[in-house]
Amino acid sequence: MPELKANEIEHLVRAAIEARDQAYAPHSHFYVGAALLIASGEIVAGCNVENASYSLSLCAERGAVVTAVAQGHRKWRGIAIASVGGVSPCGACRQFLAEFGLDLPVIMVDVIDGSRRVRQLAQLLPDAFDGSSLPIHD
Ligand SMILES: O=c1ccn([C@H]2C[C@H](O)[C@@H](CO)O2)c(=O)[nH]1
Ligand SMILES: [Zn+2]
Repeated sequence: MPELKANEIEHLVRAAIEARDQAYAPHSHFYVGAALLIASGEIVAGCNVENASYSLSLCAERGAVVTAVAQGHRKWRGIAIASVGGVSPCGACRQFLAEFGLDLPVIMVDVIDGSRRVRQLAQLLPDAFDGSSLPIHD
């Protein structure tokens, strides 16, 4: 797994916890923040944004990825996800993240006690579909 320094992890975890403060989750009341450590050292964050039409709700992880890409970033070295319980990313977010590389440290943070679990994205999404079988791909 690509190494993250202890201070980079702390920075990323703090950013995910802060991003969670912006979560818009009036339907589930489950608030999530996510933060990406961009290769350049910048941090780009996102939060979940729910909708009355429930299935349109967007997870924090995909929000962070969309924001990063819109800002011109396609390479990041880690993601932290902050929630009560330190939940794992959903399947849709695992696939969405996989588009940009499976060798990604995923840090799951429980905002209640500050505990963390770290997994590589490849562990969370074994045997991933990566688009290389598509007839036309980059
Ligand atoms: O890793 C996760 C898990 C859930 N959610 C959001 C989606 C929905 O708004 C709420 C409840 O599932 O939490 C995330 O943003 N990230
Ligand atoms: Zn998700």
